[in-house]
Amino acid sequence: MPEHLLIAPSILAADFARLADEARAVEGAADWLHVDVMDYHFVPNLTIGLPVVQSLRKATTLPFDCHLMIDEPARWATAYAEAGAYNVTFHAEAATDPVAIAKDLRAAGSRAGLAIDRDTPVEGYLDLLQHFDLLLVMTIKAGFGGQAFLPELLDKVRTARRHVDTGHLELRIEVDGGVAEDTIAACAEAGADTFVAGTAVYGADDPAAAVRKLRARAAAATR
Ligand SMILES: O=C(CO)[C@H](O)[C@H](O)COP(=O)(O)O
Ligand SMILES: [Fe+2]
Repeated sequence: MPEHLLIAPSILAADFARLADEARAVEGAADWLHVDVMDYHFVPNLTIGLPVVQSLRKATTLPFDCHLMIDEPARWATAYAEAGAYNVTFHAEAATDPVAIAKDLRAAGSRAGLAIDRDTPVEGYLDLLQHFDLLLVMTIKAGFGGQAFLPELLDKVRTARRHVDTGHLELRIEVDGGVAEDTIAACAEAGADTFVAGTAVYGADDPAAAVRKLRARAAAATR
């Protein structure tokens, strides 16, 4: 288990008219800024794309954790790396050759993440994880923020954690969807080390304080 637990607030729950301010509101408290890119095809929702990511990159010091919920990730993913994303995660369900995309992402200067949606078993992807820096396990159905956390999906985190630890892989295991003060401990106990939280951070009066509370809960659960 990596020693450092990372908290990545999702700007999906932020005020899109004030994205730069919303990003800066969690600087110093958060580790990464989670940027949800949705294309209205892979998921039935539409958010932001490359031009907004390029502009926002100049507005904050936080590393970007881009979560691409898009069709044809092979066509678009490296552009997010070139825009300065620290990590670019794409969905296994949308990719025909995930390992090739991971190699392209690393060559373009970012880390590579593989995401699996609610209905996708993890077992078929375990052997690919050696080519990735991060596995994102959705803890909801991808597409919308503010949904209820699905605890049964943590079995995938447990399976991935066993695989990572026995294989001594350097891979972060990230959970995304419904992560909040009352659910983050279960995620950490299951073996997640990286936590995306949208509503729990940007729905709070003080987003930075909310990040600190989440981190404390996750740390307490892994002690
Ligand atoms: O990828 C996502 C949705 O597909 C978001 O990152 C996720 O929904 C975070 O929002 P919340 O914490 O409100 O569930
Ligand atoms: Fe996300």
